[in-house]
Formats: sequence, C-alpha cells, structure tokens
Amino acid sequence: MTSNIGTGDVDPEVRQELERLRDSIDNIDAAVVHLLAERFKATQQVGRLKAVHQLPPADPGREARQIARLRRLAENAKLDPAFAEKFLNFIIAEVIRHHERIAEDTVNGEDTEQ
Ligand SMILES: O=C(O)C(=O)C[C@]1(C(=O)O)C=C[C@@H](O)C=C1
Repeated sequence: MTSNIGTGDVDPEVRQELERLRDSIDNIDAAVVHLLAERFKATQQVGRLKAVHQLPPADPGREARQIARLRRLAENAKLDPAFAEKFLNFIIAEVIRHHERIAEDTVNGEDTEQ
C-alpha cells in the first residue's frame, strides 16, 4: 500500500500522534549528533596523543572490552546487542581512519598540517 501520510488524507488524531512521535525522534537525533560530536572531539585528542607518541591507531584489546560492555548495556536497555556492536564498530572504524590521517600528518611528534 502506498503511504498517504504526505497527502493530508490521514485521521487528524493519527497525524497528531505521528507528529508528537516525530518531534521526540528529532530531539533524540539531535542529542545523538551532539553526543557523537563530543565523542569525536575526545577521539581526535586520543589520535594526536597516539601520533605524537607513535602508538598504533587501533587497540583491539580496548575495542573488545568496549564491545563486551556495550553489549551488556544494550541487553539491559532492551536494545539488540548485535546492533549496538555494529554501531560501535562503525564509529570506531571512522575513528581509526582519523587516527591514521593524524599519524600521516605527524612527523617526529610535530603536526605538519597547515
Ligand atoms: O581508546 C583508544 O585507544 C582509541 O583510539 C579510541 C577508540 C574508540 O573510538 O573508542 C578507537 C580506536 C581504538 O581501536 C580503540 C578505541
């Protein structure tokens, strides 16, 4: 069936309920973006620290502990732990790319960017 939500041909009560839920979703999405931005600010600092001290971008042991912890948190929150793991892995892969870029731009502990 094709959706008629966009055409205005929807019970006003249903439309109102949908709008209420979507407002909530929009707030949550904004919070997620802000939280992710804060997380990336912290990981950028980790990336610089690792580059300056010539530490490897990835730390598989740390990642294994984070995944185990996040899976537990997800289960308690009734979120699919497999989804939580995929989501964390997706973010960490991006962080590692950032770390690698920072390491490339760092020579003898000096930032060569700019
Ligand atoms: O904690 C670190 O060592 C980081 O570089 C941060 C982080 C993360 O995004 O949480 C990213 C890469 C590592 O493999 C582990 C964790």
